[in-house]
Amino acid sequence: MNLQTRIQQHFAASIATKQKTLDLLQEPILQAARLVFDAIRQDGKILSCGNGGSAGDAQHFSSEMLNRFERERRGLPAIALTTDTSTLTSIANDYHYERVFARQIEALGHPGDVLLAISTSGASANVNRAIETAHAKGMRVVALSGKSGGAMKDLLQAGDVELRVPADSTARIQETHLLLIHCICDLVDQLLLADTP
Ligand SMILES: O=C(CO)[C@@H](O)[C@H](O)[C@H](O)[C@H](O)COP(=O)(O)O
Ligand SMILES: [Zn+2]
Repeated sequence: MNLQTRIQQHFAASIATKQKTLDLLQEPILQAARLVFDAIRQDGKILSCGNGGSAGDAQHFSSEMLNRFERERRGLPAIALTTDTSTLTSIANDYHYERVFARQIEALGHPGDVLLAISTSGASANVNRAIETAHAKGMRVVALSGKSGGAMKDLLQAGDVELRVPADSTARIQETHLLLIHCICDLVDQLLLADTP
């Protein structure tokens, strides 16, 4: 096995996935950023969730909102629902793992807030329950997914934005999700700058 060839294949596949995603999703990426920006401008907040690598992405996003992305600005309201192990373990223990995000949204979500729901397969039940609960709370959803879109794609409603990466490899989808998140952060900063008197 030539390990150097494998490295080259990983890079080539990642670059190709990102190019395909750009070709397919430029307009929905802009819509997602506008949804996030509009929520913030109207004093809403962004809740984010996902499992495994996508939990890391949910936290990556919220930290860039709460602290900052690339330019100096005020901190923006965002909460990753993946970080409080006391809350996560008690909900999973007392109810079901499916409810770990949904129950937090029941408590924290308000109309006008946005849920950033991240799943490479669109099949994670706890993320999909979170989407249903967000809708019940009057929130809109930005869904980062991949593969076939899974059950997640059928839960989305008018006013939500689906960013489905056209790939089947979990790793390639995750790499592209991070790029999408950075695009959204940058566009939100640009929109905020343009909105500042
Ligand atoms: O990071 C990886 C694989 O690259 C894993 O931790 C992965 O995120 C986990 O298997 C997740 O449970 C997958 O969930 P999902 O993306 O299908 O919703
Ligand atoms: Zn991973």
